[in-house]
Amino acid sequence: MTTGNDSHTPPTAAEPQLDPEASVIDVDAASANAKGWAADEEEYSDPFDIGNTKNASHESLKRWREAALVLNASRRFRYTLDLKKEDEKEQRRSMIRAHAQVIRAALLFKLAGQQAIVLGTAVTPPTPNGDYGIGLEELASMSRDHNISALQQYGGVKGLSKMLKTNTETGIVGDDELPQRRNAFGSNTYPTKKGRSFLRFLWEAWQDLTLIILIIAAAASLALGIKTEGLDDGWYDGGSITFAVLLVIFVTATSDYRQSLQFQNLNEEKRNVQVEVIRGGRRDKISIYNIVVGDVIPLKIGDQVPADGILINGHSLAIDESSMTGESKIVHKDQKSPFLMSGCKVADGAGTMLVTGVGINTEWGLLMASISEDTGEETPLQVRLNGVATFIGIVGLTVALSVLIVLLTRFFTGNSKNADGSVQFVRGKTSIGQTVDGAIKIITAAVTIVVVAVPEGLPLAVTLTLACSMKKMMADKALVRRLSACETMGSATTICSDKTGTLTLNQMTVVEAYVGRKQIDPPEDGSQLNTAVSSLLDEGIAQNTAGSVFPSKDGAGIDVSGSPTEKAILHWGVKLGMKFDAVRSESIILHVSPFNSTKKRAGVALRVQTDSQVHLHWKGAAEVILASCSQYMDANGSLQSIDEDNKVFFKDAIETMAAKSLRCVAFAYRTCETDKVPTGEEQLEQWTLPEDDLVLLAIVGIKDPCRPGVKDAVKLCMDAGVKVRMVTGDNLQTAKAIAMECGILSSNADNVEHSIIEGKTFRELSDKEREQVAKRISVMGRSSPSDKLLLVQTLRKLGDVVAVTGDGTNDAPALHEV
Ligand SMILES: Nc1ncnc2c1ncn2[C@@H]1O[C@H](COP(=O)(O)OP(=O)(O)OP(=O)(O)O)[C@@H](O)[C@H]1O
Ligand SMILES: [Ca+2]
Repeated sequence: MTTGNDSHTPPTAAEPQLDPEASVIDVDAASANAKGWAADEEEYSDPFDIGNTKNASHESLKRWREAALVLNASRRFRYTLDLKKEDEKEQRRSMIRAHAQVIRAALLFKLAGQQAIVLGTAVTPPTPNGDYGIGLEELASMSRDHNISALQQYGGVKGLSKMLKTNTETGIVGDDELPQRRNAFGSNTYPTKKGRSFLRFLWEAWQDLTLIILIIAAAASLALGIKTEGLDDGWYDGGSITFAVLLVIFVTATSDYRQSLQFQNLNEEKRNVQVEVIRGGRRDKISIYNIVVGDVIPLKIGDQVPADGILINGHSLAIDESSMTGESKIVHKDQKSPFLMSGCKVADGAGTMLVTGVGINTEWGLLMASISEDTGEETPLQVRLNGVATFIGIVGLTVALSVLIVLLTRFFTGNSKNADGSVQFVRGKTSIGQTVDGAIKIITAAVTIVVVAVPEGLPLAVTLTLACSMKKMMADKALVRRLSACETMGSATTICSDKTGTLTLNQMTVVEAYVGRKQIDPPEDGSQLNTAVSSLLDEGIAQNTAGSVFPSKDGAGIDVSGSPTEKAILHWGVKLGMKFDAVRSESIILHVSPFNSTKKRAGVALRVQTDSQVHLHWKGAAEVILASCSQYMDANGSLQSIDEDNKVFFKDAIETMAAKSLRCVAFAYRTCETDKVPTGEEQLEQWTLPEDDLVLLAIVGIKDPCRPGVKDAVKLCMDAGVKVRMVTGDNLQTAKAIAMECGILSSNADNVEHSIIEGKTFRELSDKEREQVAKRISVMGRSSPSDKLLLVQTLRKLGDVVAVTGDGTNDAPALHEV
């Protein structure tokens, strides 16, 4: 047996990056929420302290590690090896990056050479590729090099879309063309590395110190048994040990193998995300694998860029390219830097892109194809138990050896006697046969000690138990990407849950509406509105949205896309009588300020055909919008100022709706003199839309029912001593009402001070106060993503093991922290 030096990095290489005590946790909450791409490999696989017993466990782990390092590094410490694998991944990534740079340099070199030869003919017309005006290699090299001048040569996005026979507005028309595109430019898949075979697992399973000891013991036992008792009876002992060893090897290998298969499936599922695509003017959800070159894809905050592409248009679009470039830098994308790389994440804003590269032709595809996702890491518990097993094995071996030496010495020095008192061994007198028999008896005793002492079943039992619990959790629709998560989750003392989509169904409908001071009942009754109001409202709903309304596939009804909140609002608009396409064609969008969780509002500036002035529409969290309003438009279409009295009225209206657990969204608008609007495209892009002096149009209350069973789940957690806290972006009153509904707050009585807090209040506390308050918080409302993070950090500082659930966009920072 080797000491495994070759298979273990010297600690110095792996340690500075990750705390050796850190376990790697990664739970994608309920799989319903698990947006595969959002929960991507790099995102959440962060170190996680188990409790705060830093030094003690650090020391003990170190000891085990040292012991195991000498004994059997390859199997015992696959866990530590995993750190090395992270390293390898990073190395491979930088290798690919370097590769791309080299190719790029070579290409530039070549191009320079060509240009030197044919001076003046810099424009190399693209070579047609089948039906398309441009070839795969040209597209790929343009994306790879972010070659903006090439893009200009091809006529920008518009020219490129013509070459690719697509439309930047409506996308590809007709499905019959898709195979042809796949032929010409490839499909958005990449070959994944094959998992290890069963034989490989078998081979690994026997390379275990305890098992090796047992195998030797079995051989010795067999030999001794046959020697003393003959072939017929002598094999029993050795045979049964062999059987046990084979059984352990087989069961370990099978369990590991099945786990790896399961993980492969899960990974497959995780990668197969549904993305929105615009085809034939409709927005469809398709599998990421079905994206082809020429597709037009809408992007919004939180999405992962599904393929390489070029920006068609975007508003404050910012991309986090850290997964590709390694630097954590948010890059703004506009017409000057329009190249989007597959695998990066949209950090802010919204936009649409034209796909120019898919699958293996993208850097991401190369990367994914070169990394095999190996999941054979061991959990901290396994590592420790394996350590214990090895340790006990060593002790057993030592004891057996000492016994052997002592007994043999006694035997040969004539100190051991038979039952009748006669000395067993007398030099010169005892025959050779008797001597051998005597020695064999002693050796057999030693072997027995070894067999009894080696706890070969211990690590196996742990593996099986964990595999079992994982299976159970899968049945409960919880996707556990790392086995160690089961364990760490077990020690969680508090859960910070978001509201929307986790505690509630995320199926929203507008159930109450105020236009001016008038409550519209039922909320979809448009006849109660004056045309002036309703046309402004329609304009606001149709243009100030990240969603879209389009005819459904069968042509009979309509389909609505967008976030659940957007969908609810658009549905409401349609029921009020809004004609989406007609309204949208009446005005031109000058600038958009997309919704995000920090601002909690979205705005748009419109040039309207029928008005010389520019219209600005805002919609967002009701009290935020209300605070910037100075007037309101009543249901008859006349403007009224918002005095104290009116302010109280609107605040009351919001509070009443919120108390009924409704999410409140307000709509407001104002006009803006044309000369105040920036002219140049660039200046427009930089424009901060004015948001004072608004005219309130409407306030709606959106219902999002609690998930059935949430109350029981919360109770279960509470009974198990796990504190559940709700951290939401929604209004405090709404949050409180939902918290009551699902049992996080039991009654008004137990609302101790600070158990309900607003994100802003929490943010503004001093560190010390925050620590005092944090433990008491049950509901945090109107929180920004950074508030969620702050709470998690504070709780962890106080020694809690925190689990965070969320749907990924505004919860990402907090999730990341865990
Ligand atoms: N598309 C939208 N346009 C305008 N306002 C919105 C939009 N979506 C949500 N809002 C407003 O922003 C508020 C909070 O949104 P935020 O994204 O921070 O929370 P969430 O993720 O929906 O909730 P949770 O944090 O519980 O998951 C909502 O209460 C609503 O008033
Ligand atoms: Ca959320």
